Amino acid sequence: MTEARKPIVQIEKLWSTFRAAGQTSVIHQDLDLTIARGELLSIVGGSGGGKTVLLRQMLGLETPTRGSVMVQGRPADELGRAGAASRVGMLFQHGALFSSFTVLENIAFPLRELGTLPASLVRDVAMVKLQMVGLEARHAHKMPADLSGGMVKRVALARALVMDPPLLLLDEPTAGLDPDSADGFCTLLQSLHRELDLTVVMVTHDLDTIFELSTRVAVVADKHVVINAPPGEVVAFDHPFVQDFFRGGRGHRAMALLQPTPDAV
Ligand SMILES: Nc1ncnc2c1ncn2[C@@H]1O[C@H](COP(=O)(O)OP(=O)(O)OP(=O)(O)O)[C@@H](O)[C@H]1O
Repeated sequence: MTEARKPIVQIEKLWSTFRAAGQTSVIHQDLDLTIARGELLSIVGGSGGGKTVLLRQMLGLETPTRGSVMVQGRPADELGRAGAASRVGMLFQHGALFSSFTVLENIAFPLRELGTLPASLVRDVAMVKLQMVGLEARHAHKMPADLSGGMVKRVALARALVMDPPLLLLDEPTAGLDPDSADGFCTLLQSLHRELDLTVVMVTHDLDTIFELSTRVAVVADKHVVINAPPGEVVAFDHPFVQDFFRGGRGHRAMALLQPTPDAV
């Protein structure tokens, strides 16, 4: 298999268990998930179903109880935090910026930590990333407290991409944004996915985001991935969670995005 066709993420027979208050809870049981390069995959599932844990395992922050989580052909937890930013960029749901750093210092942080590049180059790279996420240079020296919610997300995205990772993980990227900011953020993600040849894996409950962006959708239910397929196939899948999630009132509105418009026919 050529490098380009190898999956970027391969999760096999994954078990995740946690022990709390004398009880063991099984979150994932024999979960398999393969993600090909270039996909924009949305992961959906019920609350507490282990979607964030899955992202943390891909990032190498958590080690599976059993089974394997491979990213670019290597165990995800092999590098842990150190060096992970060049392989995987992560936008955490509550990924606050460092409040005492400027926008530019926040974006530059992973590169500065690496300590291999001169300060002037680090600044230049951070400035390029700032513009890449649609923010003007005049915002570079602002403090996070002076930014809107949408701008904070964009700065966090620039920081996640500062080392040009081939894989970007996003946990609820549009949560807490007003509809216009959420739309703008989706458009940005779509163009970065295309232009940077990124593989994007996103956990979201937002049906508009799912249908606008996803090339595939993976549904986590019953402790494993019950389907991983293009959105049109997923909505037709006969599973109680899937039917409930996609076929409710909100689902019908969002599914209209899958239908061709009269002009397009
Ligand atoms: N380090 C941990 N120790 C103990 N329990 C944990 C730990 N991390 C996660 N859990 C538990 O694992 C379960 C899955 O959590 P996770 O945050 O991945 O769910 P989720 O699918 O992302 O949910 P939501 O959609 O509500 O954000 C939860 O019950 C959570 O409390």
